Amino acid sequence: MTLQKQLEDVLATGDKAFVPYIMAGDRGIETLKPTILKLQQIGVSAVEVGIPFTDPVADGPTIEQAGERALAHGITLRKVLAELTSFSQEIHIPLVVMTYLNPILAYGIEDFAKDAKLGGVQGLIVPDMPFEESALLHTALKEHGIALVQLVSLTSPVERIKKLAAASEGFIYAVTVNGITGERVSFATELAGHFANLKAASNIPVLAGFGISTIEHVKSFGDIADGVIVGSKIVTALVEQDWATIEALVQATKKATIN
Ligand SMILES: O=P(O)(O)OC[C@@H](O)[C@@H](O)c1c[nH]c2ccccc12
Repeated sequence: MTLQKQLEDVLATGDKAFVPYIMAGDRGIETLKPTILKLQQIGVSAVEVGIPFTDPVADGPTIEQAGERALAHGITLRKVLAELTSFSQEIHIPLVVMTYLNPILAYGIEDFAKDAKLGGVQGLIVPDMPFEESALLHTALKEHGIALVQLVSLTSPVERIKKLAAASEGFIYAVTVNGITGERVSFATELAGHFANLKAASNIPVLAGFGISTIEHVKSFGDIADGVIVGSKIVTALVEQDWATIEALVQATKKATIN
């Protein structure tokens, strides 16, 4: 089943989607399997699996430091895909890999797409790949049924928003702030109109991400989006093994208002 369809099935139950971001191999590659299995068990809709990178330009300190820890554990894209493949039979939720472009190019686009598929990967986010260049990856991804998710920023002009929304696969990643990843206290007040434009420009799910870190945040984005992506807050909670915080966010998101 495709990433889009699996998310739509979640939404069809009346729940909103909750997608945690994890840094693969933060605390070692052997923690990847138990982490994903436990997230699946507590009812997340998909998992965004981050690959550590030496120059993570879109990331704030929490994810940057998680990446440094993972790199110190020797984590590479190849190791992550091999590890995912070893337990892919046990995973029933979609996995979306988030990596910068360079590790994919070093791996080889064809080989990457093939191995990602073997690992159960259904979607890909590449924040430093210009939209105009996405054809570079698209052919190989398409062949292996992997959706290429587009990020839409708040500052994109309307015409560009329309173009990105129409081209995005799986879901639209609606970035909620200007700047880098990391927990925020509050958001701009005029976001509802932006999300309404995105919904109008496409018929795939629209997920909000960047800065989302509290119960109040997930509830308010549940009002205007199809779900949320939570990174930095989850990365910190996983380091502390604070599963209560993660479960509370998942539950609050699911119950968020349906438009
Ligand atoms: O950490 P935050 O603010 O909750 O944001 C989500 C985010 O971490 C995750 O989706 C992500 C991590 N690194 C990225 C780089 C670009 C886009 C998205 C990401």
